[in-house]
Amino acid sequence: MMGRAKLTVVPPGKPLIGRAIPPGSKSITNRALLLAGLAKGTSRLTGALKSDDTRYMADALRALGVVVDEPDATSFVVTSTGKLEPPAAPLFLGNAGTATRFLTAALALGNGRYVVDGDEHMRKRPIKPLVDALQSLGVKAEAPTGCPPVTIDATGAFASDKVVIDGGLSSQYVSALQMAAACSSAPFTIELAGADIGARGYIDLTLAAMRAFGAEAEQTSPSSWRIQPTGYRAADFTVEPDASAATYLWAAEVLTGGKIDLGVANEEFTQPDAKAYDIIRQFPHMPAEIDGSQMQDAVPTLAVLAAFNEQPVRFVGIANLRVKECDRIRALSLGLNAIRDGLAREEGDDLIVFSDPALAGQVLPAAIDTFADHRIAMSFALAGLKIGGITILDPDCVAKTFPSYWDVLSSLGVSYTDIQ
Ligand SMILES: O=C(O)C1=C[C@@H](OP(=O)(O)O)[C@@H](O)[C@H](O)C1
Ligand SMILES: C=C(OP(=O)(O)O)C(=O)O
Repeated sequence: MMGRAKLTVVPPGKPLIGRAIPPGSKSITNRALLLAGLAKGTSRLTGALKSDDTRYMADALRALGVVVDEPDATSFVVTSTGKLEPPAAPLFLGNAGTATRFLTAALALGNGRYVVDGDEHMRKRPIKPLVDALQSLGVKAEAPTGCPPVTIDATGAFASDKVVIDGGLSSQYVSALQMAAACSSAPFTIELAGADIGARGYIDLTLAAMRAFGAEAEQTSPSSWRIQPTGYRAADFTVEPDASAATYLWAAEVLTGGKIDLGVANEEFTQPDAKAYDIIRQFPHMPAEIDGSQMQDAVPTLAVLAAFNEQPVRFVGIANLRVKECDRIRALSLGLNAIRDGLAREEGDDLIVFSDPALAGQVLPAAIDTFADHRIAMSFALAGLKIGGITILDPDCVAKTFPSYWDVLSSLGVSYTDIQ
């Protein structure tokens, strides 16, 4: 889809009040879609996200011989033989990290040749640690640049019942191997190579989804898991709302002094980004240092909010934001400094936001380069709730995970000008 080139947010000048339910979780939808595709029979997913990332996953499953029906705007009905057949053409997964990483591991237990590819952004996002791990399992997998495309010549089995994986750059490599492991032929052990992975909460999300589709998985030490070779059972599965999407609404609420009913309480979320709620509620007294490692996708929201905080905030533990949809540390610092020079600084892989509550109410025309990154677009829209002249470039990149974002804000009373 050709998106709009830009839009300028008009500060509403009043509290945002109303009901706005975030769409289904991207992370959970793409796990459930894959697991349903690996299960024999028909699975029904409700409350699911329909967005670019889940469309790429659903279309990939279709290309792999799985029937994926969409009876309504939030459901998928998935019917599979449990096998993912080699597709006629390379799988194109856009910039969907979950779809790309999760399928790469699952297809390693397929039969035949599979090529996993993405757009120009995905082709810069590392996948080497996962490919190395698959090679150590005897799988013929190649990613010459260390990023997609990945070519896999699969023979339906792993040559070993244990893998060591470095999840330092992305926890998705670990989740991907965990989901694939239930389809191997013997109890399988996954061990972390490095001291730790980023957001552990995504691993819990993976294990919960696997169990919902009949898998038996247990954590055997702080850095290892054992997965039984059960395969997956078709299931009916409800996807919870997206916690990362919720962060924009929570932030819009505190920034405008409003009241937004999300239809779900913060403590009901099982996703890691729900941890951001406690910090957002402290606004304008957010802490001087925030460790973003366990809520990485909420960092753009928190960083823009921090610009209006009463004291500067240093974000630590965010190094792997440099290998997300774009280099988010750079994009945040560029965007904040476009609003006012000196508002943010990168220090190594930390980001310091020099807060100034007096920004609110000013007109500071700034064109925010989103680098095609949905979270940069959505988080800088928050600045536009308080500052006049904030123009978001390529605003329709929000389609990656929250296609209705601009409409949702508008339903709460936000308007836009200069839409082109
Ligand atoms: O497992 C998941 O669903 C995700 C894990 C995180 O990525 P990394 O593991 O690459 O940090 C997160 O940023 C991404 O949006 C979703
Ligand atoms: C990092 C993200 O996505 P992914 O890795 O799934 O592409 C995100 O949604 O912020």
